[in-house]
Amino acid sequence: MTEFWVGTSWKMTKTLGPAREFARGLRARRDWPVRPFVIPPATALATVAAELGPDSPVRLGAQNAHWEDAGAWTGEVSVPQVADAGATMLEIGHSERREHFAETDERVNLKVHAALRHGLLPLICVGESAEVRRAGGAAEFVADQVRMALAGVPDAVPALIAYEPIWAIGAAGRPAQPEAVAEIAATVAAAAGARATVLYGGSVDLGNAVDLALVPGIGGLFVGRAAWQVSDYLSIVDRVGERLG
Ligand SMILES: O=C(CO)COP(=O)(O)O
Repeated sequence: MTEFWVGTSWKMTKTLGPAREFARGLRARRDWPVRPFVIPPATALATVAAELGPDSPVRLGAQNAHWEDAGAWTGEVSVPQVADAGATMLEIGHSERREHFAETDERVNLKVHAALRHGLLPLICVGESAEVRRAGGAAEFVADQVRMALAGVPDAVPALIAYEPIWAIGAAGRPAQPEAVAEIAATVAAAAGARATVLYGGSVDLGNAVDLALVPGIGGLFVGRAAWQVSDYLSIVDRVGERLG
């Protein structure tokens, strides 16, 4: 297995039946040429964990958790709760959450600390809007997001940083060019130091995965729509694994 990460977030898709089916497809897989991870909705975490079994090489993540451990926060889930359901990593600060759910840089930082308090690996999402990129401020914007997310976190603590430019995400998005990704990967490394592994996300698919995986400074791919079928996810894993292995 290379150290290269390839994972998918299901966002708000899949009820338990399809979640179980996806997890069975993962469990059936014996050899992994990359480090796999899957990030189901909170409702499916325990089911996917049970299907994967206790020693699965597939790392399980939660899409979100509150920064407090417990309390009167109706509708929220805590880090201890998602950890109890089987998550060992926590996605924080996805642009959809920043845009729609008031996930500010301050809250991202609180959630990073909450994840680390409970031994979960933070997967911190950063990325600029189209306006910021057009104005020439992408690198500086992302560096600021990274610095704010990691404020107060000791240098030696590992973290994954997913660079997901907002304009690249989703059905209306277009994948970033490798040169732009390389520039930001270097920027993130400078802002976060050696503890950070930089992933790229935003319209990754089978056709562009290898080009994006080969970008200098990129240590993983974070895939949405193109990996929501387990066979498609495994095709991306294989194609990237063949080229990196
Ligand atoms: O947001 C993403 C992963 O978190 C990327 O989504 P898409 O691959 O569907 O553009």
